[in-house]
Amino acid sequence: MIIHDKQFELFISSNQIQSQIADLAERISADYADKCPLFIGVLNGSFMFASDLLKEVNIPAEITFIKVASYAGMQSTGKARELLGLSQSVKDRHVVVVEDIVDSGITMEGIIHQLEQAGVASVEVASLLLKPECLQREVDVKYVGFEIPEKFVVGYGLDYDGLGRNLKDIYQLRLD
Ligand SMILES: O=P(O)(O)OC[C@H]1O[C@H](OP(=O)(O)OP(=O)(O)O)[C@H](O)[C@@H]1O
Ligand code: HPA
Repeated sequence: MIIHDKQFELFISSNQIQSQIADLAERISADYADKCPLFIGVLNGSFMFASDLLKEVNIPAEITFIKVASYAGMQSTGKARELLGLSQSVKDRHVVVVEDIVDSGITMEGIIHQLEQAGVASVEVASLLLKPECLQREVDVKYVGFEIPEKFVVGYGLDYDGLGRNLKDIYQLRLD
């Protein structure tokens, strides 16, 4: 499949994604059974994962979304980014940050730092994808769907310059 100028190939199917999400939701539901967690999805990329994950979470829970400034093309800008749109209080809440991908970890480090400053009772991360080889920050991702290699991916919320978010499978950049 071609997106903009690049060739991508199927990497993780929709069925694999949904099965992994069911497992994550079961673990999270058990861990937070008596905590009424606040899930915070990070827009735009997490919209599909947050939606499918929360449908499988079977305990009382709240969901809200935040945005951080954007990441153009295929490279991280390397700067910690501002957290926008957190309208409700997170003080004393058990928060689960929901992300499509933790790559360098710079975005997540910034988000966790700002939530801790705001007085959360606890914060953990649920990320569908994690690129362990790319981590430049010490970020503990408790709930990981798939650990993947360094290659750029699109689909299921993830974009390449704005395109590909609506794909229900995940595709990997073809290097040839
Ligand atoms: O670990 P990092 O290297 O910081 O990269 C991860 C971040 O990059 C992507 O977001 P992006 O800024 O592209 O915005 P988007 O969610 O709107 O696509 C992704 O959704 C994460 O938020
Ligand atoms: N694909 C899309 N967006 C991203 C990626 C990726 O591999 N890493 C960080 N943001």
